[in-house]
Amino acid sequence: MKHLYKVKNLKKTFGRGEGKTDVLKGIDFKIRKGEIVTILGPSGSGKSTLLHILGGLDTADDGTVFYKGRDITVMNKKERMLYRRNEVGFVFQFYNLLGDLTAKENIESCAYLSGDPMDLEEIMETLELSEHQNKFPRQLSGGQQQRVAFGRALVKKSGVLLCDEPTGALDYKRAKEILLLLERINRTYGTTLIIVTHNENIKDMAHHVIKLRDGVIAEDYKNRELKRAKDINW
Ligand SMILES: Nc1ncnc2c1ncn2[C@@H]1O[C@H](COP(=O)(O)OP(=O)(O)OP(=O)(O)O)[C@@H](O)[C@H]1O
Repeated sequence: MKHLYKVKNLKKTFGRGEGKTDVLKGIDFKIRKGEIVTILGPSGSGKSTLLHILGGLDTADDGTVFYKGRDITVMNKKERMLYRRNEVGFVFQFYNLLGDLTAKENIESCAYLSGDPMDLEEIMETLELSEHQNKFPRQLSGGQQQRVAFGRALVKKSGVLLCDEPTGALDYKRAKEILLLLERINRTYGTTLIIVTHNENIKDMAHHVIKLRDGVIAEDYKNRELKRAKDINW
């Protein structure tokens, strides 16, 4: 399977009449398995809308989105729910951790979603959470909380991680830690990463860069040489 996603003529409009906004106006692209992809573009250009459709959180008005050869735009609610549950890991800005569960239990509670989850010890180690595993979210730093959120997304062996502004609310040091973590996840597990961001610098560590402008693709290219996450500065 060369391409994980094949998107064709994707369209999405919000509202009607005078309040109508054509957010995606016919978008085409392909994403290969194992790629780090950044989706860039000005505020309001449709980045999050696109990410939500790729993740089965929202539906398209027109066009097709093939994931591993299956068109997710024709799935019914139940099929979409299974697609989200079995295939996609979400890392959005609000970490959605369960306050009454420890770091480890937060991750464990997502493991049951998969018949073949990742080894919990391994994931705690990869995310450098081993020594914090018995702490509750309120006892963790922002960066540690976000690593738990990554753990929740990863433990079910998602084929793809969708990240909406993963460094958005973080200071430089923490944002850098997240970039290192994203790189490690991609290299260790071969996970495809689709990252919506305002941080243009992240594009240098991505295999594939997609830029949206006014609901169409303004640029779509592959980087010949990748920067390592440690060398991304801003
Ligand atoms: N549920 C909704 N109902 C109506 N309009 C919406 C809805 N979701 C998004 N929009 C509109 O669609 C447009 C694109 O929004 P989207 O969040 O996809 O942009 P974005 O590129 O991610 O922006 P930002 O960088 O500011 O997060 C915006 O004009 C937004 O107001």
